[in-house]
Amino acid sequence: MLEIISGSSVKKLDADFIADRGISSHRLMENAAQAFCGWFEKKYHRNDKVGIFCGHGNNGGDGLAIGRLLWRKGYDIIVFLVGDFDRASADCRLNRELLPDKLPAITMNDEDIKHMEFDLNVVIDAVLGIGVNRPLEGNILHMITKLNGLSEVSKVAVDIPTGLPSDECLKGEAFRADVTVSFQFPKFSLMFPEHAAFVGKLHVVNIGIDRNFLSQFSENKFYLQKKDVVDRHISFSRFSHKGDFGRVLLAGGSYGSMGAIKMSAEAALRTGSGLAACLVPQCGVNIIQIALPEAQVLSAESENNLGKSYPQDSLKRFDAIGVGPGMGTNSDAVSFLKDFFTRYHGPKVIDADAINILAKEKELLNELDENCVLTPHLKEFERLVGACTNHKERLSKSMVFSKKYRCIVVLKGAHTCISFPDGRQFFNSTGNKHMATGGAGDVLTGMITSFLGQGYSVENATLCGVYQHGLAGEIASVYKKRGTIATDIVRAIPKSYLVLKID
Ligand SMILES: NC(=O)C1=CN([C@@H]2O[C@H](COP(=O)(O)OP(=O)(O)OC[C@H]3O[C@@H](n4cnc5c(N)ncnc54)[C@H](O)[C@@H]3O)[C@@H](O)[C@H]2O)[C@@H](O)CC1
Ligand SMILES: Nc1ncnc2c1ncn2[C@@H]1O[C@H](COP(=O)(O)OP(=O)(O)O)[C@@H](O)[C@H]1O
Ligand SMILES: [K+]
Repeated sequence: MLEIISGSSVKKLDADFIADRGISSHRLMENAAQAFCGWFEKKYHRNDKVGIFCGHGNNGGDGLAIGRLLWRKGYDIIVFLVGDFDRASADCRLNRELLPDKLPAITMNDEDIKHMEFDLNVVIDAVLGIGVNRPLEGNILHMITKLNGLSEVSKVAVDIPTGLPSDECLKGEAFRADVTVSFQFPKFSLMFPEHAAFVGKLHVVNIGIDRNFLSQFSENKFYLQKKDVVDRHISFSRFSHKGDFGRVLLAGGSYGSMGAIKMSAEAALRTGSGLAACLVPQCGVNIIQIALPEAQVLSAESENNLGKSYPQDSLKRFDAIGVGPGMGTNSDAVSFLKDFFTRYHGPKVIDADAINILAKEKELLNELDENCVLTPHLKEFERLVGACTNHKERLSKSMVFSKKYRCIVVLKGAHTCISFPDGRQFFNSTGNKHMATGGAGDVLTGMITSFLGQGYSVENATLCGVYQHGLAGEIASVYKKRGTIATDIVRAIPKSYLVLKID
């Protein structure tokens, strides 16, 4: 698993790695530059006019090395030096000396920054990296503001956009990248939604520091990638029958919100459940039977919301239950949830209105079973724990919540964060903005519930569910883009298995 390490530990990590491997720091910088160029060559054409803006630290050193390597490969490169090069780091200095004489390198003073017109197709930002220790000001601020104002230019940040602190929320301005190419692991602050406009798309390149080495610096934060989930899947045999694939129940729905539970159940079936049933109020029975003939339907006695009277004895038939989508929060729904918590202690996913009820009826939190999975989006989470001033605070509160109630918290959004009671946090790498559409969360509930029902451990069900849900969203939106809707994500689940090569 790929560790996410704080910026303050990176210096020590680099130093230890260099000592351990007997290589020079220059070699490591060269590896980083080569890894960047490997990515760059796949994206940009040699006709592009590329400006590389370099500072005087090691990020600038990376930029200078990138300039040299791309120039040698025939790219049209201009290097702009921004910063105090009398104080340049040793590797930055060395890479400046290594610049070929014919490669144009222009030192930028404040007047140049004000007046220079840039004729570029691509801007590479290597002014500051994780060494930033104060808000941008002066020369650098003017340069970054000017670069941010350039239109029709592709903007790429090296390691981290200039100005963005690696582990904190941004104060002031930063480079607004279209793509950030981060070295070895994504820096923590690249996971914060506040920084979306600065990070752009995120790409991580390997610079040769192996995972075992990184794990010595573990801070219990991980970036969840394909290789982390593939082996967590259960294989089924040729003789498997539908019982092996699990029976799951999705409980929720209310008058006007029946689609939510239908989508959860359909997602569970598409994820492979042997049997999916819906528990809905009376008004939902016909709807579900018509909309999803593959699902069984259990009905509560009440007309419009789930209530206290429902087929309670049936609960024990199910290997896992997802509760909450479309359920409503009125008194009937509250009494249903209270009763449900006392009766069902198997694997379960608690989502949407079930979370909203927990937020209103805090004493119910004490009824949460160990290892249940809660899947709040940011607003639902804040209803649960109170307002947060920024994402860093939210992440830390989700860890506290997970430890306190011994449950798994799936804090949804871009880079969904999964917190486990033992202190680990996983940040998802799949998904995109086209998943920000009504019902996408209901699909996730169905998927995690399905994996739980198939016999996955709660850890594996959650990690596989979150990763594959994002993957299905990516597949669904390839052509549909912002026209993607939640049922498209459901329909893309089978293809996500093909991508993962799991049958
Ligand atoms: N393992 C890794 O992750 C590697 C990291 N490398 C690169 O090294 C970078 C870190 O290098 P450094 O530690 O030299 O840090 P930077 O390159 O970010 O620059 C630090 C310098 O900028 C100054 N500075 C900080 N904030 C400033 C501000 N707001 N305005 C003006 N000056 C400011 C500091 O006083 C210091 O002199 C990484 O981001 C990455 O690009 C690579 O070279 C190799 C390996
Ligand atoms: N910008 C984004 N990038 C990646 N995933 C996203 C993004 N926006 C939303 N998602 C995912 O889509 C789902 C939305 O869930 P949620 O907000 O509960 O929707 P709903 O309540 O409508 O079902 C979550 O799993 C979330 O992680
Ligand atoms: K940078």
